[in-house]
Amino acid sequence: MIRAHAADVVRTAEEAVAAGLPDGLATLVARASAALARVVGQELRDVAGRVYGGAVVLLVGGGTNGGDALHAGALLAARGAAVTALLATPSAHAPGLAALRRAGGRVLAEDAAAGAAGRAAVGAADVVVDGLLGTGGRPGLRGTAAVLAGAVAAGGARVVAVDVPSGTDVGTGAVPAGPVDAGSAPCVRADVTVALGTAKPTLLLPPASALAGRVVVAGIGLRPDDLGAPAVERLGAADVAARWPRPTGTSDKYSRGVVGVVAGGATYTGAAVLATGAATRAGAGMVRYLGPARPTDLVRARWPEVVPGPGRVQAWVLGPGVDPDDEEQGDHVRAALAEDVPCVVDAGALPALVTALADGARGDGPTLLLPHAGELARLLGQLGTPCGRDDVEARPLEHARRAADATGAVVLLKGGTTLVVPPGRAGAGAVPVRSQADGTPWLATAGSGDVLAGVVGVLAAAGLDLADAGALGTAVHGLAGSAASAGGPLHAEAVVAALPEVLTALLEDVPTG
Ligand SMILES: NC(=O)C1=CN([C@@H]2O[C@H](COP(=O)(O)OP(=O)(O)OC[C@H]3O[C@@H](n4cnc5c(N)ncnc54)[C@H](O)[C@@H]3O)[C@@H](O)[C@H]2O)[C@@H](O)CC1
Ligand SMILES: Nc1ncnc2c1ncn2[C@@H]1O[C@H](COP(=O)(O)OP(=O)(O)O)[C@@H](O)[C@H]1O
Ligand SMILES: [K+]
Repeated sequence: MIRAHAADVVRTAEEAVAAGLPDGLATLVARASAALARVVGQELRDVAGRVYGGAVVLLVGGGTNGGDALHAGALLAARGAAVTALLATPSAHAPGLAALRRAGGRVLAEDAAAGAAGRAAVGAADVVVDGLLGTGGRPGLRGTAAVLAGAVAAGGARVVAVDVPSGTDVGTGAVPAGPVDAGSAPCVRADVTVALGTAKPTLLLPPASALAGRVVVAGIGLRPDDLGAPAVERLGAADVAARWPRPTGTSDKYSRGVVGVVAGGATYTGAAVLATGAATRAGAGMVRYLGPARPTDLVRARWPEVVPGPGRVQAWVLGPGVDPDDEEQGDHVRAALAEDVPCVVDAGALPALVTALADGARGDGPTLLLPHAGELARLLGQLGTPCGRDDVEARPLEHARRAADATGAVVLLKGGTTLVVPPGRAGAGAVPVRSQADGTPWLATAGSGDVLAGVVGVLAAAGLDLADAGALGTAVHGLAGSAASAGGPLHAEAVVAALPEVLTALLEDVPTG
């Protein structure tokens, strides 16, 4: 599990710990820079074969983030690395500068750093340490910082970011607009980010999360009680396994959960086969399918265990491959939405959900929406706050939250990184935003979302909170996609086929709760 806390929460937690330390914040900076130096040392060994003689360039802003970089540079210089600090501001963290100079490191003041000497140093670096901005940074690099980030983007060095990739919006994960070239860049792209104390939201939230690289969380002694609930979290395999529902000796198919699926139609028959197949392969107690004769016949031929026709269910999956103009399927969707059971609403059923909410025709159960960026933009338009797909992709959390707040539903926004956003603000007792990135870009293929809907439906029918159902389903869908791909193309049916083995491997060796 990676947990991310907002900058102000982290600052308060740092101050609380520092108040009990003789050297206060300086001790936390020392812990942070020691952890940073360890990671940079590993990267140096990887790139240059050893630390001694390796070329390290520090990009240093005016705050404590730059101080962390300078102190880490001092530790590496003491181990024989050739360390050069490039200052992006007229002044930098004084104790850090003194430590680096004492250890034999070189310091280039802002003018030299921004010119040929700085470019040459970046060009010769094995590893660049980004200490331009941390949690005190405003998004968007300017001036010398932007020039240095541009030189790094044009070069070939391994980049280790201190705490966050500088220039990204720490709280929202937004990435400032601007050209990235040798002359300038609005933010840094890192290969590794060393998060100090806890991760920050920008490391888990798209689009900035793509600039963080591998995230290493380094403990600096912050207390969990001071940090409280995270703003964003990412479940790991063990977290998914621990929460995945398992049958017991007294389970039967009904107690495990019956999933009802309204998917496909006379034209789009594949979605019906994929969604019901995913639900059976992900371990539903039973799957019911509602639809016209043709997809019903195809589903029965492919999955004999699926039960056609109406009946009681513990959760509905509505909308994969459903044409919003299909009257027969529209009737099934509306009737299902009116029931007091959890509904997982995808694709063609999203407009019907908005209508049902406006008409007071949604039953009492909780609702989970599964839009991709284009569908979320259309949904927000229907809810009276129109926007484009580009707006959703630039600020996905903001838009998913807007839809969650307007509908009262949990919103699962699909993409390379999928966000699961519950309605209401984060706070005591609130479920954090979840961010999962377990899949492969090969999952961007037709029918892949139909498989996700089936998997999530199983968890909803088993009685999981829908925010958990969304995150767990996304994680397993991603893992099954990776297994089906093995680095090459996949088709949606192969993701269905991979589900049982992926789940078996995941659930192995994890004690039942
Ligand atoms: N406070 C603590 O106890 C600890 C802090 N740590 C480090 O300290 C960082 C936070 O340090 P600071 O609060 O000094 O913040 P930063 O290091 O992010 O720097 C903020 C400074 O940069 C300026 N600035 C902000 N946005 C800018 C922009 N877009 N362009 C140019 N200048 C800009 C601000 O005016 C301010 O002077 C953390 O990210 C972490 O790296 C760690 O050492 C752990 C302990
Ligand atoms: N670049 C990507 N990397 C990883 N997963 C992706 C990527 N793009 C899309 N996906 C995943 O693939 C699925 C696509 O779903 P969707 O867009 O609904 O497709 P369809 O409607 O064709 O089934 C989602 O689960 C999404 O998260
Ligand atoms: K940084």
